[in-house]
Amino acid sequence: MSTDDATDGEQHDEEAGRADEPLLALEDVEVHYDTGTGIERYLSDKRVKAVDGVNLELEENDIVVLVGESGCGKTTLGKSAVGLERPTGGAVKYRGQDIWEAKDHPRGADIEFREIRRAMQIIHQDPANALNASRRVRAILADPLKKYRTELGPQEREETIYRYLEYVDMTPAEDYADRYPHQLSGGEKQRITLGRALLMNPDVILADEAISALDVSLRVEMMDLILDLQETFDTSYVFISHDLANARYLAKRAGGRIAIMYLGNIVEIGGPDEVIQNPSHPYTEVLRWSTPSMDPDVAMERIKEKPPVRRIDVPDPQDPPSGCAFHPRCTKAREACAAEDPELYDAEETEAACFRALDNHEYWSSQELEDAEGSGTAELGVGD
Ligand SMILES: Nc1ncnc2c1ncn2[C@@H]1O[C@H](COP(=O)(O)OP(=O)(O)OP(=O)(O)O)[C@@H](O)[C@H]1O
Repeated sequence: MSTDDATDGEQHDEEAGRADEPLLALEDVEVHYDTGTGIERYLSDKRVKAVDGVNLELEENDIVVLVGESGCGKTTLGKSAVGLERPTGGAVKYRGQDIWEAKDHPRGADIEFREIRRAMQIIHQDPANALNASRRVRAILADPLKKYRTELGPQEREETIYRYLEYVDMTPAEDYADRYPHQLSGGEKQRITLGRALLMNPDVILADEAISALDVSLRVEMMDLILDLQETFDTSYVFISHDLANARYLAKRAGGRIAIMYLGNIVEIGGPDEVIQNPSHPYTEVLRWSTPSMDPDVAMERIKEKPPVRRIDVPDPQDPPSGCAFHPRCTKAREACAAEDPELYDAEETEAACFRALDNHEYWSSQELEDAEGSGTAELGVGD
């Protein structure tokens, strides 16, 4: 990081104050969507519980990778975490400041909403949609500087743009600055969106499937670039990935955590080796089982095996099961699982929302659930 860029970071941290508070805290966050239209909304209490009571903290220079099947609420949770989606319940706090309180009651806020917006950025899956096709890279990158770095004159702005293009390995920077998005490859476009996010000197970046659209051969390169720059800029990341192998790579290199989501909740969280090698939640085992193996012998064995689920189908998010939402699919479910919703408990090496993590729980004395029909080869929607 250049001295200028480093100084900016320090200034923002000082402005934000509150050293004793976590950088980001999600407290019992819920995002429930009303479904139906018109009068139906009032007559029906059906709602999609996209996120349903999530607690999560993010420290400075931290990484959490959210993993789970399609529709489990990863994007909704990620957007809530960076202030792009207003929760219908609970709170999201940036350095102790409730984000939505700062928006609704600016006078009482310790940190302005505008400052919070700057501090939280997003990189989308599809960089082509995120970049204005009719503007050159130079103009695209000048926008955030004009908005948030008003002290910079045209010359300094140009130098800053070149410097950030170099950070994201786009050299010669002058050449790339003159291009339009259609003159860039997919990987180059994603580098521009990363550079643009970093220009805001953010504390947190939400990277929503930011590498999924890239060629497999470019994914590791992009992950490495993001992780190198994470060290340079001390940025925290919430990554969203449907791919457990990528999640492991990201979390392991950065010393971060993997959070496994299922139907609106985090069901297991911990270090990458712990979550993947010694999971305590039966759903994490399912994800691990469904991740394709590079080892042909393991792959052949998997084909012969039955998936470790009792049912293949994911329940309707408008009508989630009682108790533990995973219990109808869980091979270890007992009656206690249908009656009560587990919290995250300290498990062997992770935190897991499963009664089996507790030595003294009525789970152990309750009846096993009868086997459900429908076991077979599951299409679980994770992995490539
Ligand atoms: N604006 C909305 N209105 C109603 N339902 C929504 C809305 N946005 C998301 N949902 C629903 O909320 C649930 C969670 O969606 P979300 O996009 O967060 O999941 P996801 O895990 O990111 O999925 P994917 O991996 O497919 O992107 C899904 O059932 C989805 O259909």
